[in-house]
Amino acid sequence: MSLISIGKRMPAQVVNKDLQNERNKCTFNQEEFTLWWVGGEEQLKEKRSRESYFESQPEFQDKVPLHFASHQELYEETVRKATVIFTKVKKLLTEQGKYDEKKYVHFMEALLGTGFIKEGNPLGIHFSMFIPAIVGHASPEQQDQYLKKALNCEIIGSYAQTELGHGTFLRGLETTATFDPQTDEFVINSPTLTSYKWWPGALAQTVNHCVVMAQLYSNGKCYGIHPFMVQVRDSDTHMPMPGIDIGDIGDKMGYKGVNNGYLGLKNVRIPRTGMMMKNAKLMRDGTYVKPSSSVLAYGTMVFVRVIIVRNMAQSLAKAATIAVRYSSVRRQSHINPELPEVQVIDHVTQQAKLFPLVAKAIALKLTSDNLWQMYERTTSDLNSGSLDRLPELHAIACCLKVVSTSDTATGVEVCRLACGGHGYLTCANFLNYYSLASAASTYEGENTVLLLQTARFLVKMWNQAVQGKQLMPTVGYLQNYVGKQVQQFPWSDSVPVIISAFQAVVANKLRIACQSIEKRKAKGATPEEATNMTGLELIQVAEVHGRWFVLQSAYEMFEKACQKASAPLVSVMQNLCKLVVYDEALRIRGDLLRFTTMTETDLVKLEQNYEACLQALRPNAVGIVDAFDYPDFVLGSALGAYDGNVYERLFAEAMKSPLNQEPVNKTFELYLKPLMKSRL
Ligand SMILES: CCCCCCCCCCCCCCCCCCCCCC(=O)SCCNC(=O)CCNC(=O)[C@H](O)C(C)(C)COP(=O)(O)OP(=O)(O)OC[C@H]1O[C@@H](n2cnc3c(N)ncnc32)[C@H](O)[C@@H]1OP(=O)(O)O
Ligand SMILES: Cc1cc2nc3c(=O)[nH]c(=O)nc-3n(C[C@H](O)[C@H](O)[C@H](O)COP(=O)(O)OP(=O)(O)OC[C@H]3O[C@@H](n4cnc5c(N)ncnc54)[C@H](O)[C@@H]3O)c2cc1C
Repeated sequence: MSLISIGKRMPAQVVNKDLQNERNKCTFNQEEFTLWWVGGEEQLKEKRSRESYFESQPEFQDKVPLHFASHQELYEETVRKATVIFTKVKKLLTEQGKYDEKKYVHFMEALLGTGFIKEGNPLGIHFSMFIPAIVGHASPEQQDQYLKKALNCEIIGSYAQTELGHGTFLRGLETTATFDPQTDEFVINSPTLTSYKWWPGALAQTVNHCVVMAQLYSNGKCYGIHPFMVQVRDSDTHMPMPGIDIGDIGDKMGYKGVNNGYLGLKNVRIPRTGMMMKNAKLMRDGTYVKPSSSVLAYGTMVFVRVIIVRNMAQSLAKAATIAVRYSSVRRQSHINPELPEVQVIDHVTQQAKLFPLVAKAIALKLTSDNLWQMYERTTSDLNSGSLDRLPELHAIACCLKVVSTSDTATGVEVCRLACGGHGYLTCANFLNYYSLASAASTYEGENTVLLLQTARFLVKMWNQAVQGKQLMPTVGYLQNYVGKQVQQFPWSDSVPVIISAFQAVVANKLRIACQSIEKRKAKGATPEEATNMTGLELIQVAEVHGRWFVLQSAYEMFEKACQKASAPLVSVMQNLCKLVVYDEALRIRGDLLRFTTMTETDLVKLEQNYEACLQALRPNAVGIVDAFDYPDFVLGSALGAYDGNVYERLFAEAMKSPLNQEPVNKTFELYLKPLMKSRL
């Protein structure tokens, strides 16, 4: 099959000349790149036909952009669109007969990850947390009861964990579920204002069910937080159920379609079997049966942290696509005064803003593939009763969630800045990408808190290494650094050596952090106090460990891809890999000077190599972002459209402003005229 034939969309309008020139310069076969990026011919065909379908649906066309809508109108419109999407696909999900995680995740990526609803999908939480919570926490009988109904949206749910008073410290949650042996029921209560659930997505007006995390009490004893299935609204009328106080928490910086809500429960009774009993159980007489590990109650969060990494890679790739295309169309200033003004992408500083982000987006996507494989292996182990790899998965998922969300949030902002003033317009669509990434830096575990979780694991692993114990694969490298003194790692500018230098930085900083903890304990601090005082060192260690994992994953995956790719594509891939590695290395240059034999001369060489990568990528920049294959309606940006007709599109967007629909606004008569006519 000819590569170009897989349902590729062609632009309807004339393409901007500069953008067309960029495409003519591209040295590699874009379709070959796209096939690699999306995972194969079948995936590409399916993706393009799905996108064409949704693009052609009149139900998806906004007459007036939603950013002009009120809070309520926006919610109502996003619910309408979400139901269009899921009515189309719910048959697919239930047809499988049984839940198949691979297919399910693929479906999620296709329909939630793509961002068909730019402002956030009010049914997103149902698919990304409620259903995974059923899979992770419900017994087989409970899965029979809820899973199929949830998959085909007969019931719609949220995941209600965070409260007004506590989001991070889960042991501090106050909602109670007290077992009543007389009636074989749990009585669920929000005893204080701070115990009100606050934030759960879609909770406000969208869902009728909820997995509620609450402190389990039986026979007067508290057993910690557990998940309970609670019906919050009537299935026919959607009125709140008795004892349920529920509503919207108000407008937010972004995710405006997601309908985040509050929930108070007053003596709400659910059957004992409403407790999700795959892991812990409560018997008829109130006896509590412990799970094999108490952290299994946190399982849904691990799953979501894993998929966030993929979601961030896609968001960054979209933002970079917009900024790279715009930078090729925008002309500003002369480099040679004799020649016309240059495309802004020819300013090296502009290349340094954008090209590393293109490479980073790809590296994050490759990392998410790797992480997903780890997740699958660990869940399969868990299903056969082994918890051995769970701490490792938890630790790596935490720091990767942090690196991916923080780099995407800052990366999108860099893309906005790279588009000058026009980048600040809502129709450029950076606001949506930024607010999604910024929200993800907080939700599913606040980023600093998650780095401390990774650090906790690393400290534990360091101590095990010191004792000569075997370490888990992602931290196996620590074993090479056990010893009393800081070790200078032998620097060279080859990519694999630089990646290993990251290990040296982690190991040496970890050694110093562990020593700091010990010194503080020796001075009388408790272990918790000493750890808190060492917090700054610990979060740095955890972040570099995450960055090492990204580089290692990207390197291995690029190497693998290069074995099959054509020569021109191999050259592009090698350059992208080098760029992301050099960029990350320059970011931690201080640590490299401290913990490796890198000299001033080596550093200058590294900077030169980095600049050479920018130069090498220049002719292919547009080719690469085109090959990400995001259709215009998915990018949703006047600056990033395939045809590059930026100025026409900006004008057309401005014409949609409600303020431009009448020649004179009423404020003239009401306020301006009186001001102008008033005499002192
Ligand atoms: C190829 C395909 C690839 C895939 C592609 C797929 C693409 C699909 C794309 C689709 C697009 C959709 C995008 C997504 C949209 C999502 C929307 C979501 C919206 C947001 C939802 C939310 O926002 S929902 C609430 C989340 N709220 C938190 O996130 C609370 C944080 N707070 C804690 O998580 C705990 O509170 C905290 C701090 C740990 C302390 O907990 P604590 O005090 O109990 O624990 P300690 O620190 O004492 O730790 C005690 C021991 O537990 C260990 N441990 C702790 N956690 C563990 C765990 N999870 N697993 C294992 N082990 C764990 C630890 O490592 C210790 O182990 P050890 O003792 O051995 O050292
Ligand atoms: C858009 C969005 C959607 C959400 N959706 C959901 C949902 O569907 N379901 C749900 O249950 N929740 C949801 N949440 C809530 C979210 O999970 C929490 O807000 C998040 O876990 C952070 O907790 P917090 O708000 O308590 O922050 P806090 O813990 O109060 O954080 C405040 C500051 O304190 C610091 N801090 C706190 N503890 C420590 C510590 N131990 N060590 C060092 N520093 C610390 C943090 O680093 C941060 O700087 C959502 C939040 C957002 C923004």
